[in-house]
Amino acid sequence: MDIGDSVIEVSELRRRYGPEGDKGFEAVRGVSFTVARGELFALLGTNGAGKTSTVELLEGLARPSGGRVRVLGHDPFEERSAVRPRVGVMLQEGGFPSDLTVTETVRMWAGCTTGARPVGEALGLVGLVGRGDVRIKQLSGGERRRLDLALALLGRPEVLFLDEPTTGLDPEARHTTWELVRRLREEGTTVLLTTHYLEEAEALADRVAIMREGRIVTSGAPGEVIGAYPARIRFAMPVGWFVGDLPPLAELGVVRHEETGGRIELQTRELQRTLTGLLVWAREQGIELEGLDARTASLEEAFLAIAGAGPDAGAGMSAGAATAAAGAGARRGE
Ligand SMILES: Nc1ncnc2c1ncn2[C@@H]1O[C@H](COP(=O)(O)OP(=O)(O)OP(=O)(O)O)[C@@H](O)[C@H]1O
Repeated sequence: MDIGDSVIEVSELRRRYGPEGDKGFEAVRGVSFTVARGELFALLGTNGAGKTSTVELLEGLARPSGGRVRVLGHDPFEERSAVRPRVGVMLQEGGFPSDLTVTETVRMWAGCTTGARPVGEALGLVGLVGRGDVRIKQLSGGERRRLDLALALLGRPEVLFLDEPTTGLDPEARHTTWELVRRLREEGTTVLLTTHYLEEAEALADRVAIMREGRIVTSGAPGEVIGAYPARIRFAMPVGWFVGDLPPLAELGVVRHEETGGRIELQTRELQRTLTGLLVWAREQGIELEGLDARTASLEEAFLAIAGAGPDAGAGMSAGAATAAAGAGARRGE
């Protein structure tokens, strides 16, 4: 695998719906990125940020209104026949005839796919063995999603586009899908993923790009994106002790602190130094810091900060909370 070999190249990409001017809407506003062979690249963003509009251009489903896209060296819209057989696509909404069974659907799809996997193998990949005789209309939402994925994998694609592949899956099915995506990536498949589950991007992606209002506002390895945001230490002081009793916070490397309902939160870019200083001080004083909890920022916190809200606004979840938070400006420019 030559990691320098770009499989997807996107440069100054634009997509406008409708006419120029106020009557139209530009959903993608000059997006650029590359994805190397064997890499897993995740496109993140709030609802309406332009992820699907971008991915559809990469899939060759529409012609860009500006900029350039290359997939496997070809223009996916103009040279569809060169690109399509080498690419697997899982759209947000798969549309199947609802009276067909699962096996009939896979067979029908296989008939249009060169070098298709056997039906049993495709169903085995996504855990649908034993559901072959079930009609599409009787499948659960999660099972349909898994069937979508099986169809995207049918032709053993070199490049896989996964648009929100685990939406509607229960936690177990989501983790099984992650394992499958990891395995495909290890086998050399290049994957472009959009997701609202930030832990999914953190678990799977080599690189992420966060979109907002049609632009990429931050990109990099998850660790790089997260690294731009401070770690946090939380604890409560014992009765009779106050935040003012702590050693000078700046000397501990604390960049921000808050006290809410007796719980103290320190933010730091040097977690080890701050934590060591704090613990040494507590031992010297002979006190215990109650409920002590120290951790680095998560991709979710970085995402929420980029979307314009405080990290706490999204504690526990990504998509819905992040959407609600997406009012103010991004902190980091492209
Ligand atoms: N066919 C269309 N005509 C006009 N506007 C559209 C059309 N399709 C999408 N849009 C608008 O383009 C913007 C980007 O939509 P897009 O579906 O690409 O966002 P997204 O990031 O994929 O969102 P989500 O996370 O909700 O799927 C939205 O404001 C949407 O309303």
